Amino acid sequence: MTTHVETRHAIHPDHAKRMDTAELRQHFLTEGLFADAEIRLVYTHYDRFVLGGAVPNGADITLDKIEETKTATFLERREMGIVNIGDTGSVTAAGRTWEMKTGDVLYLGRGSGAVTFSGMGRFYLASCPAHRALPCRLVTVNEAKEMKTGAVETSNKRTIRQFIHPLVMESCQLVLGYTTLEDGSVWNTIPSHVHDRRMEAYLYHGMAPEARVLHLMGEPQETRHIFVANEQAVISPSWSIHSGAGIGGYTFIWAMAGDNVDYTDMDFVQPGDLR
Ligand SMILES: O=C[C@H](O)[C@@H](O)CC(=O)C(=O)O
Ligand SMILES: [Zn+2]
Repeated sequence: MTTHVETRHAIHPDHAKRMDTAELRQHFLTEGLFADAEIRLVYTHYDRFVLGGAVPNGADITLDKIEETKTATFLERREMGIVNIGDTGSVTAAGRTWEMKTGDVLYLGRGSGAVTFSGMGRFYLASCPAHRALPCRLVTVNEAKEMKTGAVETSNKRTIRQFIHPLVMESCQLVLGYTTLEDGSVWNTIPSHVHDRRMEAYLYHGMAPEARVLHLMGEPQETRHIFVANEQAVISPSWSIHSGAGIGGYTFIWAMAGDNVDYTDMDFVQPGDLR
């Protein structure tokens, strides 16, 4: 097995607005996170949030130590959320093994040690620094807090499922869940918002191979777009909106780290104020 880590530096909004398409993709889009028998991570300098993919493909693969953190184990001073977007698999850490079905989310607290991924799971990883050790917990789809929002008339009817969220369980910085669009609805996160206190990342999945999401980013009065394919993620700095419209159905995993874990801490931007 191999572990691959790529570093992404933090970008100032004045720099971002001068970028061309290739530069925007290079800094804010992550492609190829999921590869058989590999762990691929993107270490960002946005709140030191790390996102990645682990695909055991029937074997065992382990995330233990990476050079970037210069700690004895990756989770020595971090917490992590794991979402299984594949078939049933399992995760072993801190002397326990959790079976994870499609859509289940596992929270690993600080100091959980090496993490081994097994079975046919396709695991999306989101990790950030943690100031204390909190208990590990598997949150199944049924245990998540479900929120219906949007409307058919505005083409944004969707279900938001909150997993690592104060209403469900305690974490240090990490807030994570996923949102699924209803058939015929295309828009996520409309009205758009920013939250200067937190960064965010979106992993789009459940898409047809030829489908794309037109992801909108940038400061509200200086928007840009990125065409995103299945299982690609977009990193959203705190100054950026994060909304999108899909050609076909999709789900996206949202994960955030920063100064608070208040999901409702959003500064909304109405469509009429976007440029
Ligand atoms: O800060 C919160 C995040 O951007 C997402 O949870 C928004 C979202 O899933 C949606 O509106 O569809
Ligand atoms: Zn947000």
